[in-house]
Amino acid sequence: MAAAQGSSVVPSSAKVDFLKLQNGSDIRGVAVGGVEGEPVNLTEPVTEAIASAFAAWLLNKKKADGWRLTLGITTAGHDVLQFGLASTPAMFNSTLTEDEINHCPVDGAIMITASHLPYNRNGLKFFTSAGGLNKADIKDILERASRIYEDSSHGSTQELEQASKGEVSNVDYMSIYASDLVKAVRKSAGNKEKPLEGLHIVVDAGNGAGGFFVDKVLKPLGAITTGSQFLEPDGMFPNHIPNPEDKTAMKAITQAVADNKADLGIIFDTDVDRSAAVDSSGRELNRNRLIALMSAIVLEEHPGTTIVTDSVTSDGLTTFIENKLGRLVLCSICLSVAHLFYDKGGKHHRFKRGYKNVIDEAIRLNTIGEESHLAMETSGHGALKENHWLDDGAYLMVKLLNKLAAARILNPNVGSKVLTDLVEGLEEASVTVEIRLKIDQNHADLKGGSFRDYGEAVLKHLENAISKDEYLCKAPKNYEGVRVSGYGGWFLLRLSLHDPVLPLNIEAPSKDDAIKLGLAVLTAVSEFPALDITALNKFLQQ
Ligand SMILES: O=P(O)(O)OC[C@H]1O[C@H](O)[C@H](O)[C@@H](O)[C@@H]1O
Repeated sequence: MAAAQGSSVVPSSAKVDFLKLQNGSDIRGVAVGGVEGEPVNLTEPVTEAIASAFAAWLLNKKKADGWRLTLGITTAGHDVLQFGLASTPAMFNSTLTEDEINHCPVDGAIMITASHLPYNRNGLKFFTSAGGLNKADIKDILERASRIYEDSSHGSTQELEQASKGEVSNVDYMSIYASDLVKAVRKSAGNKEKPLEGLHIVVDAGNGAGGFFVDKVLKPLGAITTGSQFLEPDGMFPNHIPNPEDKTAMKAITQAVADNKADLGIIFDTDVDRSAAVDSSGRELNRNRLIALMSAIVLEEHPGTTIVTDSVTSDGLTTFIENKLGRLVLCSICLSVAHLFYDKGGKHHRFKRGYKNVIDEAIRLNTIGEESHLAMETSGHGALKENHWLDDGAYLMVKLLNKLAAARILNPNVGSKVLTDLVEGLEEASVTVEIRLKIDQNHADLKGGSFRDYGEAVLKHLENAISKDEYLCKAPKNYEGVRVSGYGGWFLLRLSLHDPVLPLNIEAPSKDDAIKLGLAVLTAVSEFPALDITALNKFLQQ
């Protein structure tokens, strides 16, 4: 959230390697100095060049809060709507919203955010009505930005303001976006104005952009929100990292629910594309549990649909989706109540890590005739077909509020138990760990090759070792890394999406079983000296 401001540590004439700023399908860089070994590379002129490049890229496609970012676009001759503080999903939404008075839909949206990354880091995300950009688009924009940067005189803000050809208007887009969320909940409750009246919901925005949910969504729906915390944006994240996967963050919202005797807690990540909840008894509804809950809701609406998830989801989740979410139906031949039976639930398609991978896979399945309505990662990114496949943490929470609002029509005293009951029967492992094994890119054992090749070699070796182990069994269907079942649990070793790291996930019914799984990995990978196995050894010795 720290804006790329006052950060021209790199002289504007210096050569900038723009392609190094690419982080998959968005841009990440260092915007604030002061951290050892992390020189600023996302300066104001660099940001401005990227913004101009995005405008040029958009124009090329032509279907068509940083001030320097805006100038980058207006000097390229485009009009700019400044939304001020906004969430990532709202930015995408503005490319779809029909609102002539507020000049929407916009042709493209660009925002400054690096989600929950440390304060000195910042980034840029881009949207068109087709969704987030892909890797090739980002590369294209960065190459254009590099050329624009080299040709530009890097004028002062004042000079740029004078040269600017486009118009700038301020629009309170978050109010427009939030009013749609409010309408959705009211609709679920038979158009009742205040369907959450009397329900106490606390929000933890972690000093990110999610504070709007209190005043613009929950209060208009009648909810009591006292005890909500960390609603003021602060990129230094003074309270906790806004990340629903983070233990400290979940502890903070759980504590807030307990302290306020609230019915429900809601937590967002910094830019609100991820979320999680806590029920009134303090039970966390995040990771596999949140996917199970969303699957239960989506399968009620779309029986039999395919749920696409990332690769680190549990075996218990598969059983839950496929076997426990079936409906009680009549026999289609005799139509007799004497022949009631449960039909099969949904289909769990465990794909790769990475929210974009998961969403793109669900979209692909639909194009080849396999119906899918939910794509969700354990990180809390979740996207629904009905919401343009946008991963929107606020919309996920609205789906939970819809459920509560509908249940309260029948029983006005109903609380979050309605939600907890939906995940009843989800089997959960007692031990769940993620251990990240670093690859030393400068180690001689890489023999000048890439860390990816090295990681692949480790995985190949592990796969061979497993095939000789009678207690272990390779997952029949797997889309990344090596996933193995054994000792009542499973593990997955895979390459990180971005870093020179092999993350190892283990789930097991007991610590002993988890250790047996961990040892199987250790035995195979210790032949690779460039792989730092300290974290794994530490876990095994605990
Ligand atoms: O592969 P890893 O290093 O575990 O990172 C995986 C994560 O990368 C990014 O942060 C993506 O936005 C997430 O969707 C993904 O889960």
